[in-house]
Amino acid sequence: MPDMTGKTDLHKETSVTPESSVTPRQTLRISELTFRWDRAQPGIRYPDVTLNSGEHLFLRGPSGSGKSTLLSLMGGLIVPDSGRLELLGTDLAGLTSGQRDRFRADHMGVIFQQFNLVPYLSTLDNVTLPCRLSPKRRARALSSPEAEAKSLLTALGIPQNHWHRRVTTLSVGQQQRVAAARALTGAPELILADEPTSALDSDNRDRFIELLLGLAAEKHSSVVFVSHDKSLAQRFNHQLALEVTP
Ligand SMILES: Nc1ncnc2c1ncn2[C@@H]1O[C@H](COP(=O)(O)OP(=O)(O)OP(=O)(O)O)[C@@H](O)[C@H]1O
Repeated sequence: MPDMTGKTDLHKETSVTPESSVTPRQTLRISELTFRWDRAQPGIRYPDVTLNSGEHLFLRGPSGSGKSTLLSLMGGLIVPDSGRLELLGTDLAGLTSGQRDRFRADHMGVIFQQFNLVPYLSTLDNVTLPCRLSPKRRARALSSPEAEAKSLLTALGIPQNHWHRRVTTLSVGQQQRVAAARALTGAPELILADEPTSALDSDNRDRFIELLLGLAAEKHSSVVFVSHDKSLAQRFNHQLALEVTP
């Protein structure tokens, strides 16, 4: 069982046994990270976190505690005021904004509340998009981006007669699974999921998380999953509980 207080549990993976000469590959490492949106507000100070390849992290905390801000920092959309955030050993703050865009396309899949699917594209074209934007993702896809997209859509239960339809004709729950397929395609090292289950009932939510974590494990992708719902925490290797800065 994970430690329900979160913070101590996050450090357990750093305790590699002395005999071990192999350090697991680190997907994410955060140390002494702070960020402030504007000078009138107190800064947000984040606990240190290390996430190894294939591990998943549940990120929770009350509204305004900085969960979405942390995902934006991980996604390289904003850069920290101080401290370090390394992804796959790269300090994102040391990259130009164009390099961060490329890094995101090559190494990250994102599932947001609004799914951010391209409304005028078909279901299949939405899922193959990351491989069209990133040669690295394309190289990691199964035999072809289309074959991988079909395999993921099948695993996620999207009927074949929906694959060539405009994605906006699918139900909300189906669009959410298409967003998950798109995030997983080309086996990115990190998947960022921001409240992706907020619109689902508890059965569909549980099934979605099971599928997401199962498919991520197959692809050795790490997952950072944000939710208000504490009851989901036990499914994840690690959890981080944020608090609102006074
Ligand atoms: N674009 C922005 N400009 C200015 N301040 C912002 C911006 N986004 C977030 N903030 C502020 O940063 C703090 C953390 O917000 P954030 O959205 O990261 O919290 P959250 O934990 O994701 O909240 P919620 O659960 O409500 O989505 C809040 O005080 C918020 O007002």
